[in-house]
Amino acid sequence: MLARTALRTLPSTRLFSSSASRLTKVAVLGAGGGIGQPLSLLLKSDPLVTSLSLYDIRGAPGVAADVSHVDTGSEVQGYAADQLDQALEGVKVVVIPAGVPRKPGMTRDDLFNTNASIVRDLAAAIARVSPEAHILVISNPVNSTVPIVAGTLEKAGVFNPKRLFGITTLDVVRATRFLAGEVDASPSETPVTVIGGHSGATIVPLLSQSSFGKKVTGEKYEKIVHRIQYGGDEVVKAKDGAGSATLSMAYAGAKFTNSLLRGLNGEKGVVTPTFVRSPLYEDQGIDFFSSNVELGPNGVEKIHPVGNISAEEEKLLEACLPELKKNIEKGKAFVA
Ligand SMILES: NC(=O)C1=CN([C@@H]2O[C@H](COP(=O)(O)OP(=O)(O)OC[C@H]3O[C@@H](n4cnc5c(N)ncnc54)[C@H](O)[C@@H]3O)[C@@H](O)[C@H]2O)C=CC1
Ligand SMILES: O=C([O-])CC(=O)C(=O)O
Repeated sequence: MLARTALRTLPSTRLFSSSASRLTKVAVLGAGGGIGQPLSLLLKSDPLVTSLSLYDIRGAPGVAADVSHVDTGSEVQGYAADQLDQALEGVKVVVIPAGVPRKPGMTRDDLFNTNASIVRDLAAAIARVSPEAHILVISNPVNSTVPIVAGTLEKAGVFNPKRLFGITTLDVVRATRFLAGEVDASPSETPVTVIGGHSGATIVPLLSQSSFGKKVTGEKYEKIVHRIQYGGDEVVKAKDGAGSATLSMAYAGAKFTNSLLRGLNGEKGVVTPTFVRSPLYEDQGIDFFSSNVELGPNGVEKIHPVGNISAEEEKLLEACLPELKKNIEKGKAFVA
């Protein structure tokens, strides 16, 4: 009881919050990978996850055996390459970090040729076995893989835009952390809304909407925006050929999953940016966009407008939209 009360009163940058409980089975597809392993561990620690289903084309049973010894309430089952359908049975939420990561010198779009078909095939299996599941896409390029999942579900006649999410939480986590460092405050005081998509110029941080962020101007502003947009490159470079962000991504993925589960459980006011089917720029032919989204019992409850933004942010958005449109169209063309 004490632990529960304590959990509720932690500041908003904490990883987990638990306000209600319901039976929730979560699957991780790509659970043997750099993101999949720590993500599985973090989900095992989330009190809102009651059952974990771990799938990969290699290594998931081993990860499951390991993680299953952690002394939290959830059950864990691992599935081998030929057991995808079993892994998806009865799942409420599917998180997808399957696919190849970048090496130095590559863009996220360079991953398209490999990851597009991986994501399409996993989406086809979800459509067949667990069509009601909420799908959280981590695999890059997110700006294209989310439309691929949507198109695949649409073809199968089971697409529900309220249940498909591109995970842009790492951009929010980075923006929040970098701003806290810049203004010497606690990250709990410096949450930043990040809109657009998830790659370079399509990542648009709205620092003007933060009381701390709007004080950052001039060269410092240019630098922090660049660091938020290209934070992924910083990690790719430092890992020097060994991949891209895995630990911070696992944290971000677990954080978003917990937000979704809280919304599904009926908690009110759970709002976070995520890349969803969105009406905000539909008139410009851009039908997927990340902005603040309220999560609720059906998944997407309400898509918030972008709100007031500065002249600099208007410019960032102008640079974002055409590139985002191209990325979305590339994903759609792949499944057409
Ligand atoms: N959305 C975001 O903010 C971020 C996305 N990413 C992306 O996440 C993806 C995974 O990254 P890492 O975990 O570092 O890569 P990794 O190579 O360490 O792991 C990927 C895993 O996917 C598995 N896999 C491949 N094909 C599969 C299939 N058909 N079904 C199930 N599993 C399959 C592999 O066996 C491997 O275990 C990459 O595309 C990366 O770019 C990475 C960081 C942040
Ligand atoms: O940079 C990458 O390729 C991985 C990623 O999406 C990120 O770290 O934001």
